[in-house]
Amino acid sequence: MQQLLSPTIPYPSPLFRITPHPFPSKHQFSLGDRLSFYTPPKMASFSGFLAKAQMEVTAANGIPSLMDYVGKGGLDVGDDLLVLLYHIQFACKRIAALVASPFNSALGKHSALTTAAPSDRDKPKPLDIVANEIILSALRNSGKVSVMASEEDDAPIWINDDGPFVVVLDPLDGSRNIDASIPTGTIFGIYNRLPELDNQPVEEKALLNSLQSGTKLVAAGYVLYSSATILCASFGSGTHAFTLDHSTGDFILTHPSIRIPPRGQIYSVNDARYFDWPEGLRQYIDTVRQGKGKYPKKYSARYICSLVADFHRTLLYGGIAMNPRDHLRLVYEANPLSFLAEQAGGKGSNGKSRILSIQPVKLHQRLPLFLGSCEDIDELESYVDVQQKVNPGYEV
Ligand SMILES: O=P(O)(O)OC[C@H]1O[C@](O)(COP(=O)(O)O)[C@@H](O)[C@@H]1O
Repeated sequence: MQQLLSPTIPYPSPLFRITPHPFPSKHQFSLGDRLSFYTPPKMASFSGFLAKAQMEVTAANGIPSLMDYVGKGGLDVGDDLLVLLYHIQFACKRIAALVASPFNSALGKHSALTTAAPSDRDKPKPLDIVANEIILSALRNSGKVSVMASEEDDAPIWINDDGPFVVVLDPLDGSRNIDASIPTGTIFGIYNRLPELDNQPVEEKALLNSLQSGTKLVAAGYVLYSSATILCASFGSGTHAFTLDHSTGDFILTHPSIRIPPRGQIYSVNDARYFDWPEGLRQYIDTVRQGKGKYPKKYSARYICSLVADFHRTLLYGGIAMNPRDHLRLVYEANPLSFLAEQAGGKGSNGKSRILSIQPVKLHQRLPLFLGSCEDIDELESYVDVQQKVNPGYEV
């Protein structure tokens, strides 16, 4: 038992699997369905099976699951995107289990069961690296992805010439919070592969496909790993959130067609940076916290320092989630979250203009980010000088 629980067990080990079976391959999925993919039923067509499965699930509990909601009879995002989404949500369930596991790298380190120092070879990998590997494996298995660009990798990874989609992602944002079990999240954006680049060298087409403007996003989403695991996504027709039901393993529709309140009463920022802020931003925050802004109520501050969690709260309650310095990444964070904000009736801004209209020029490009309620973002932008230029590289 002692040996079984030792953190020297390499990642990912059988102990860390949340499912008793290996990751489903694209072949399994094309025959089966999320309801019973471990023992795939023999069905003539994917669509036929899915339609039948949808009827069963919906009749069983009256609440659609993620796959019901986006499949035929629902948003009908198309079979290719449906298969890709299936694999992404499966990967995120594995990440959710890892983040919550007593055997993850952070908690294991402090465990009383740590008797011997693990050798370098056996040392558990940081969870953001493990999360990256889990998602890469899921995207490969989907058969639907040509290139993956991840915040964790220096360059995009070319996966499959025929994959219709390009996926950009931050596999585990807020990972600095993990040691304290504070919420973290996965962020992803999905573009169509650009066929006009097909004959370019691999490195070039991988990069240019990944540098598409946010206006070209086909879908985007995040998964919040918190007291509940929530997958929130948009396919260009509203923003919808699904909560993981641990009893069935399904993401269940809990927040259809989210609308960000046009005005909130919460600002979310690391205000220890106050003295590095430009005058406009200081004035804005001073004004709203005193209740002297256009909305005559005193604002409250909430800052988790975990982008997905801060954004999720803003999506539901309104207000602004911001990071005014060049820190968050346009491709992996700002674009997908701005897409979700806009689809929910809110805004994503760099303090001067719309995020989605910025053409990325570098894969890891950073920028100031302001997300939230339309009226709050408009008011903030009216202070003009809100982008923090002083960026000394903070230690904490
Ligand atoms: O240090 P700051 O400026 O408060 O930044 C915090 C932000 O950085 C993040 O931790 C992301 O940083 P990384 O991309 O370096 O992981 C966000 O989750 C969080 O919102």
